[in-house]
Amino acid sequence: MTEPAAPQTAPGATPTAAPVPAPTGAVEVQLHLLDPDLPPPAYAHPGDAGADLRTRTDVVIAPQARVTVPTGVSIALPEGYAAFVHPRSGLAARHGLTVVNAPGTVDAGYRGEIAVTLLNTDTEHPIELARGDRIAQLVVQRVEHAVFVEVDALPGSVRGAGGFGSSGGWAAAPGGAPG
Ligand SMILES: O=c1ccn([C@H]2C[C@H](O)[C@@H](COP(=O)(O)OP(=O)(O)OP(=O)(O)O)O2)c(=O)[nH]1
Repeated sequence: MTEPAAPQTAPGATPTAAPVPAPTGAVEVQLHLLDPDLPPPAYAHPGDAGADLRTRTDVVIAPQARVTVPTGVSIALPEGYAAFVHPRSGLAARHGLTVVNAPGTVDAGYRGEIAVTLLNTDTEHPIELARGDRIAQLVVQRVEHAVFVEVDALPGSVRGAGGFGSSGGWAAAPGGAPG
């Protein structure tokens, strides 16, 4: 039997700096901490778009497995806002850790615990996360609510129906657009 691959620890080291002050005009989001022993979501630097989310449980993610991880955080966003759960680039680049449904959408009306569905894209190494590690980031954004108006024909545009690599480059799929 071969030795199992050593787990990769993906530490989300707790920032030691003082909390980043909120800029003028920052939107207020009500926060309920389901685990008061964990720090609340926080921006690591002024100007950061995402506030870090932490896992409230220890978890080991096997190679190519996915796990839904609780964060201990629930929020009430104002109407007209949504929050998006994005991966952290360092964990993605170093360990292959990503968010399956990136970005996950947290609706303004959602009052449950925010969870993050993580995927270990590495084919060999498990990823070991400890309670309190920073696993993802939450981006709060204003969103429009659309009124969908059915029409018989859409107005023309330069792009037209071109997509899925239509402009060329190395990523152009040989099969072209689906459908
Ligand atoms: O990464 C995520 C994505 C979603 N959610 C929560 C908040 C969101 O408001 C709710 C529903 O998410 P979504 O609409 O993406 O899920 P669905 O599969 O369409 O379920 P539903 O039928 O409940 O809308 O789940 C999270 O906690 N984390």
